[in-house]
Amino acid sequence: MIIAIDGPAASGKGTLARRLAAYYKLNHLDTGLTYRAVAAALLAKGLPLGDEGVAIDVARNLDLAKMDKSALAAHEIGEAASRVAVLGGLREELVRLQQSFGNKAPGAVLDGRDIGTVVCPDAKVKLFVTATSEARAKRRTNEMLSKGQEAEFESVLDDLKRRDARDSSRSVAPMKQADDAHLLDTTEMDIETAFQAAVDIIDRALAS
Ligand SMILES: Nc1ncnc2c1ncn2[C@@H]1O[C@H](COP(=O)(O)OP(=O)(O)OP(=O)(O)O)[C@@H](O)[C@H]1O
Ligand SMILES: Nc1ccn([C@@H]2O[C@H](COP(=O)(O)O)[C@@H](O)[C@H]2O)c(=O)n1
Repeated sequence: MIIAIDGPAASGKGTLARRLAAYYKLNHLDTGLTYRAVAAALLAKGLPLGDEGVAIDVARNLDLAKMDKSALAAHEIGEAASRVAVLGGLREELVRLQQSFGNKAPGAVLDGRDIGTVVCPDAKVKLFVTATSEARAKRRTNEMLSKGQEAEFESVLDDLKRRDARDSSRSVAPMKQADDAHLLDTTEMDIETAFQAAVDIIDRALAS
């Protein structure tokens, strides 16, 4: 079984995907990490983010099991990831990798921007998780402050808006809600309430 979760930056889709994977005993892949890993490699080599040849090379050698979430978590890497994510050839490589992860038993929860539309269009259940830009910026600011990083609400808000605009307007696989995805707006929900709402949606879909 595949559960597809998409949504804008800091909407809580990763938190939800991890918990749902544990609850339904499925594998989990945060596909954003694959774009972050490619961006981080380009930055480390001092290469332009538009260098598709090198980006594809990095993608071909990417070991999903070795992606280090905490090393890739930096705000700047998220921004760089969104800039490499416009490269069509790179996306083809990463989508292949993500699909083969999803095809392994017992199935998986994948979260990203194009899971329901491109990576797993036949997923059993699709969720599009969102929240207002302000709620998301507040969550991300608090997250950064709690890790001892500097964060200023207005600047985090501007960054999220810019990244969402780039992700939803690119010509290849733009972020969007799949026609058959369930919308889950978590603006007024805490993590536990959002998880219970997601389980309700999924259980109803599995029973139908
Ligand atoms: N419903 C919620 N209420 C309050 N805080 C939340 C909620 N869901 C997630 N969070 C917190 O918001 C922050 C962002 O969540 P998370 O990393 O899951 O988002 P994301 O959509 O995966 O982000 P990204 O696209 O940047 O990977 C985390 O600190 C998380 O603990
Ligand atoms: N399926 C996906 C996942 C991610 N991206 C791009 O990567 C950036 C970073 O993603 P995070 O989820 O870790 O924040 C994101 O802004 C997208 O540009 C993607 O295109 N498709």
